[in-house]
Amino acid sequence: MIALYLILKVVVGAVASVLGFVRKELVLARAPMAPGFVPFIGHTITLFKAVGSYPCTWDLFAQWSTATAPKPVRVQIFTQHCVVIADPSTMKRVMSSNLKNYSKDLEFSYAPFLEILGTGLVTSGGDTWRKMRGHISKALRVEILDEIIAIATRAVDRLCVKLDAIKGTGESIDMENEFRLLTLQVIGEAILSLSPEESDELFPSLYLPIMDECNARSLSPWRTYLPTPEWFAHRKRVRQLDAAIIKIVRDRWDKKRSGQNVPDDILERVLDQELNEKRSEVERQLCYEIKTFLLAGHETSAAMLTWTMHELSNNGEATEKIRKESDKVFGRLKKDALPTRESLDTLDYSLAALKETLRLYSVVPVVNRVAEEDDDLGGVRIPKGTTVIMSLQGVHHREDLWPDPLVYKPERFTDPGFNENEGFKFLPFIQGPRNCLGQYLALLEARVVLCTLIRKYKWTKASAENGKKHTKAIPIAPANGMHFTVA
Ligand code: HEM
Repeated sequence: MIALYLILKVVVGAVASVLGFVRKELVLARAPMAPGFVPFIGHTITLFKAVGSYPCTWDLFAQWSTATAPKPVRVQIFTQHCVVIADPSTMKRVMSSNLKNYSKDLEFSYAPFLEILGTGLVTSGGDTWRKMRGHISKALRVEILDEIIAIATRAVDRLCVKLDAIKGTGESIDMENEFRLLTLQVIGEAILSLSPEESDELFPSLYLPIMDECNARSLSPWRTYLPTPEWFAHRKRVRQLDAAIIKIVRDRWDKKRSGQNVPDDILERVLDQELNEKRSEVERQLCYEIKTFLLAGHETSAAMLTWTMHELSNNGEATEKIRKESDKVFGRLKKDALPTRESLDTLDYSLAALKETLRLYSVVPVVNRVAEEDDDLGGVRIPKGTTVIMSLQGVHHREDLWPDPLVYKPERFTDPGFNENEGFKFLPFIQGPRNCLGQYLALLEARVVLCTLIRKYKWTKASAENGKKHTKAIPIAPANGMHFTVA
């Protein structure tokens, strides 16, 4: 009886899949098709070839979707129907005006990261997301941003000790790696009050290899199932990291409950709102949230800083403007005093330089969603179940929205007539209710770091490979590091 039930279930499931496939084919028939389509397997080969070459996958998505905008362009990966969009009007519909119709793409783009991110903010939906978004937004209110200035200053001062040691010697340093460590230390201290030594002990040995394996699994999904030595090592690291994070949350919970003094950090502010709930559930959820913050908050910020340093090393005029502007803020500080948030807000050109990096490099080049019901995007009917790939890079590189789109021009953002929040054309943090919760933190931290480094040192690129982009992972980082000498 059970066997019959199971067979029926498989047959019904298979028929439903075939009918769903045929329906998507029929509904999407009017959407323009991207080049390189092969019957049955769609664009799989074209996209597979693009991994590891130029133009890479994200470049193809940007080119294809810009060519058909405002209409979406149709792409098929194996049997998965996708459309790629690069138009502000369709972006607005997916990110904001019809947000409820678009859920996170957990089975495709986020799948290799789900064991780490679980029901954390980036990958959750519904009530869990609403509740935690409320709690975490509260925890990130302005006072914690003031703390970020102190935390980022300490982190960049430690980096300056390393730079002082090589200053004028001709020895080079890989700033991509340094920025990754720095942003991890900042986020580790901001969330959990970890010391730099604790961060360096926990993250480079556990967290970074875990993320490397997750990224490798996105391109080689079989790695998830094959019980290789790497598979066992990965599983062990995940367990160790979870245990370390849960211990931190548990200790903090116990201290708060027993009225002991606790540090004022993001964990503390979130826990304050959760103390009446069941401890085991809070521990589990916060473990996901902390790993989500580490992932969302460090590599993206590090990539932004890395590419900004690269562009500035080719642009003496922009570097000089940043130096002059930061002298006005940092040069007037008394010994050991910190800049205020208000004074950092006067660093318009430095902020523009960072934003222009986010536009030009689109460190998160695509963000995916799944249509829950049929919808119209740019005049094309999109059947439910379609993956909608939002090409942020496509929008950021559109000639009609950004003249000379491939030229680095921070001045775009300082033009008095320009409003980046208008018209869904500047989307590094996306827009709408699911926008990036850490954007102010990231830009504040980056201004402290960038201005300090530009004021203190003269940077010379030490490798012709500095500008070469990685084609395999998000966020977009250099392929072979970012090497400089300092004087
Ligand atoms: C330059 C730096 C950053 C960039 C470019 C960036 C970009 C993004 C993007 C594109 C998303 C949307 C992802 C999606 O919907 O699938 C996002 C979401 C998010 N980011 Fe960031 N991010 C940055 C820094 C940070 C930092 C520093 C933090 C934490 C301190 C952070 C925390 C988050 C969180 C929690 C979400 C999920 C929001 C939600 O779904 O409600 N990000 N970010």
